[in-house]
Amino acid sequence: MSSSRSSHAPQPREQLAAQLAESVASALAVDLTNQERALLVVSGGSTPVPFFTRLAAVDLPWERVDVTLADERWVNGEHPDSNARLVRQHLLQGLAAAARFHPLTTAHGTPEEGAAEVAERLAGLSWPASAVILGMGGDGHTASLFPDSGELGLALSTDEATVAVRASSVPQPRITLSAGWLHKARRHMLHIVGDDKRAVLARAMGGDDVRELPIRAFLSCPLAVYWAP
Ligand SMILES: O=C1O[C@H](COP(=O)(O)O)[C@@H](O)[C@H](O)[C@H]1O
Repeated sequence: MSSSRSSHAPQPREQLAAQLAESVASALAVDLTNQERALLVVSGGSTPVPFFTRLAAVDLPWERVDVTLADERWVNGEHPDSNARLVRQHLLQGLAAAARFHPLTTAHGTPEEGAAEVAERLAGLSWPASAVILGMGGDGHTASLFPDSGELGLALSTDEATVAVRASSVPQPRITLSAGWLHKARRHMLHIVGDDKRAVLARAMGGDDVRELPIRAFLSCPLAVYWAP
């Protein structure tokens, strides 16, 4: 009896995605009562897919919503590693297809060449964002603020919107929103799953060296943590 009940129970990661989608949708709805357009900044990687699917199904005035990314791999928009591709496939669907998406890449060959054009694009959006949804890697990186990147110090300190990033831990060059611009939001949420990431977050909360675990740059935003096993 109890086993058949549990087989119908929502999976924790699905439940988490639904709760995050509900919070983000309500943030957008509230902000859209006070302003013409609202901005949502999302992360890529594997974790956000169920969140995107849930959010895409919410009835909102999506035509007044701008969506951009916290970071991107410098690859074309059809590449399997493209965060823009992920957003197009899973978030900009159904009702949410009416949202306006602002990718972080250009036709330039490198992020160093394209970063200024992307920064100009971002400057035209409605900051502060309604919400910035961060992810986190097992090394404590968030967006593309990597502990092993030579550009980490710049990304943590610059007033510019974007920084071109290279890190030996990842295959492609990247572009990231700087920490300063990621801070320009009314709400910050961290979406992570699994015991490994819980342990990394616990370690981050126990110290203050941002260069060791860059997620520390956002721990006092305040940051709402959405975690499931
Ligand atoms: O490289 C990245 O990784 C993090 C986390 O990714 P996940 O696959 O473990 O969910 C992500 O937040 C970041 O945006 C992405 O570019």
